[in-house]
Amino acid sequence: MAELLRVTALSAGYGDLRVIRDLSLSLARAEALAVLGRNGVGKTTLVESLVGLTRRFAGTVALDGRDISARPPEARVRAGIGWVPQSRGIFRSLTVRQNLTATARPGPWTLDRVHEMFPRLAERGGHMGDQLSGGEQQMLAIGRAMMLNPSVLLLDEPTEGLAPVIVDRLFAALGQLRQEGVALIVVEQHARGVLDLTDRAVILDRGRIVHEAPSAELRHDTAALEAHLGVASAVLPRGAAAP
Ligand SMILES: Nc1ncnc2c1ncn2[C@@H]1O[C@H](COP(=O)(O)OP(=O)(O)OP(=O)(O)O)[C@@H](O)[C@H]1O
Repeated sequence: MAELLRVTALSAGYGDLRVIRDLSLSLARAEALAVLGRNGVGKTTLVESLVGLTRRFAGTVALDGRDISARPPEARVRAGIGWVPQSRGIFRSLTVRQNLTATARPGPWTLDRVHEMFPRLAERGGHMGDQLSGGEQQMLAIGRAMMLNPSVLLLDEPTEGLAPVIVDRLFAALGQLRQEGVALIVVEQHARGVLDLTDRAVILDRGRIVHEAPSAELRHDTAALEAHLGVASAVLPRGAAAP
C-alpha cells in the first residue's frame, strides 16, 4: 500500500518539555492505526504534533512525501490532515449546520454525505452547538472534520464519556470512513473497540513506541496488554471472563 504519512525520529513537546521522544511511524493510504497507552504517556501530544500544535525539537512529519514539519496547523489541514480534538471544539454559538459548513473545503465529503453518515446531524441541523448531547457533539466534530476532506483523520479519544450504544455507532461510522479510503489514527482508551476497527496498533510509554503489532494480534496478546496497559480483560469479547 502507498505510504501516506511518515513520522521520522520526532521529538516534540511544550516549552522545554520533551514529551514525544525519537518517535518514528508510518501510515499507508486508507490504513487505520490505534494509538494506545496509559494516561499521560504522550498520546495527545503525538496527535497535536501531527497537527502542528506543539514545539518540535527534532525529526520530521511528511504527508504524501512532502515535509510538513515547519508548516502551521492551517497549512497542514489544507494538505490533508483532519483533526477531531479531545475537547471536540464545537462552535457553541453556531448551529449544527453552520458548524459543518463554516470551515468546509471542496471534495467528496459534502453536507449530504455527512448527513447520510450521521442522520442525527440533519435532524438537529438548526440547533445550536451548545444544545447537543455528548454523542451528537462527537458526531458533529467528526462530520466537521470530514467536510475539510482530509486524507487522514486524527481522533483523540472520540468515545470518551459516551454511552456504549453511541460508542458502537461511532465506531461503525469510523469503519465506514475506512472503507471509503480515509486513513485513521485513533487514540483510545476503549482498546477492544479500537482494535476491531484498526489494522495496526502502537502502544506508547513515556513518549516512545514500546510495542507495535497488528491489531488482530494485539487483541489476543493478553501478556502485552497487561504489561503495557493493564487492560487485558477490557479487550476480551463481551461477557467472557479474563483468564
Ligand atoms: N499544553 C501542555 N503544556 C505542558 N505540558 C503538557 C501540555 N499538554 C500535555 N502536557 C504534558 O505532556 C505529558 C503527556 O500528556 P498527553 O496529554 O500527551 O498524554 P496522554 O497520553 O494523551 O494522556 P491522557 O490519556 O491522560 O489524555 C504529560 O506529562 C502532560 O502533563
